Amino acid sequence: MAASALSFVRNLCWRRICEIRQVQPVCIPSVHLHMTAATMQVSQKDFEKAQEQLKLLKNDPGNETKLKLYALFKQATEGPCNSPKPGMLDFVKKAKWDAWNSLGSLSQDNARQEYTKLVSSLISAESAGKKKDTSPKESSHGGYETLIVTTDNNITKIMFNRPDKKNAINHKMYREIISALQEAAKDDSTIAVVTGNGEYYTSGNDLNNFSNVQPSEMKKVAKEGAELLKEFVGSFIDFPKPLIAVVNGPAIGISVTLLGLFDVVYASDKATFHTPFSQLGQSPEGCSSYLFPKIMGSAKANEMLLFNKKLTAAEACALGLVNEVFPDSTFQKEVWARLKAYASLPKNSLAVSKQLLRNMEKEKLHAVNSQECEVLTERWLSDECLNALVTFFQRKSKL
Ligand SMILES: CCC/C=C/C(=O)SCCNC(=O)CCNC(=O)[C@H](O)C(C)(C)COP(=O)([O-])OP(=O)([O-])OC[C@H]1O[C@@H](n2cnc3c(N)ncnc32)[C@H](O)[C@@H]1OP(=O)([O-])[O-]
Repeated sequence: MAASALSFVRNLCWRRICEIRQVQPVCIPSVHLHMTAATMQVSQKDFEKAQEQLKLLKNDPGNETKLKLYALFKQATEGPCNSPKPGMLDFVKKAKWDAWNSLGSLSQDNARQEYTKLVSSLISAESAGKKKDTSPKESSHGGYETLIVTTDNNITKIMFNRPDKKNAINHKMYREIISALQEAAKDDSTIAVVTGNGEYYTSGNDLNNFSNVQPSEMKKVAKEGAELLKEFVGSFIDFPKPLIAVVNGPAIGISVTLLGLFDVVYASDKATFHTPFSQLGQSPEGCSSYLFPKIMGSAKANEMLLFNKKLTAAEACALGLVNEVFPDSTFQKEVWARLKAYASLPKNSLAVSKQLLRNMEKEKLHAVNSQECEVLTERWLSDECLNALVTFFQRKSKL
């Protein structure tokens, strides 16, 4: 009941509380009851000054502190609580009454002293906080070569950062994305966002991942590549918080197929969505062989995954792969304002809801991922795939 009373109190307006000078809490420890005369030097003037200072506080000190202030104020001005106990369902009044009553026989002098001390500590904490605010709010996660990872406003942003290579995903980036997701799963953020630095979201798998491999090594490299891919896609399947893609530009290959594993996808109108698997002698991954037909229906999924159809952002949105498309000129501003609002929602509620939605399909998704990786291992050893790669490197062919 105390907890629910406090949650009702949470809705009390802080200004109003200040106006009526309702203040403070609960356990004034016994030390206050044994104050010496020397410590009881708070004059009526100091007490009144504290009341004025309290009105200048900018930040809401929280319900517990407000109840403490309320109780001490009442004790200081009226003495011990003698009013009748409010009914159980009058949560706000009852929480205030409980706080005041908990002060027992604390003297009015001591209550004034405690009230003044508490206000002074709140003022000091606020001005210390203001000084701290001058340092950058955004915290940057070091140690990444191919990503920029930051946390700000309860959002962990994972940004592909190889703009001169159109953010192509090399082996290092695959591993770093896995680590960044693991870190984001455990950090204080409420949501995680994946986006690209520069003009591209990402051009997908770095085709150099397959170059410079001796023929005798091909099998081993294909097997290791598939293991890495399986772990990579698995980390998206298992990610426990809401995961949002902010598709700032063209997206190719695996960066498109993975979108089915995001909770929300926002795109600039400059974004395109291209999965040129058959052109590359390869096959779909990222659970797209299962999720794309579910998202957009088989006919449309077939055009994309079999016949390399490139979608505009508007087309991807109409098919349900993208939630919303924004004009490129306002994309960042609009999307980040929205994400900031999402990230202020209750963190645990979002996480359990996300997990509830994902858990229905998790086993199936891992099975699909395994199967797709198995097929790809074979594809990477095929002549069709090798010829496509040779063509890319010979003429730096463009899609
Ligand atoms: C593992 C699971 C299976 C995954 C499947 C997939 O993702 S399938 C999808 C696989 N993805 C593809 O098939 C896409 C292949 N890439 C392309 O078709 C084109 O590069 C483009 C259309 C992305 C951009 O054309 P543009 O004329 O605007 O720019 P530009 O070409 O001058 O590029 C600038 C530099 O970036 C380089 N680079 C870019 N992307 C890649 C890459 N993926 N790889 C390697 N390098 C890449 C490019 O070589 C160049 O390097 P340079 O010469 O400066 O040393």
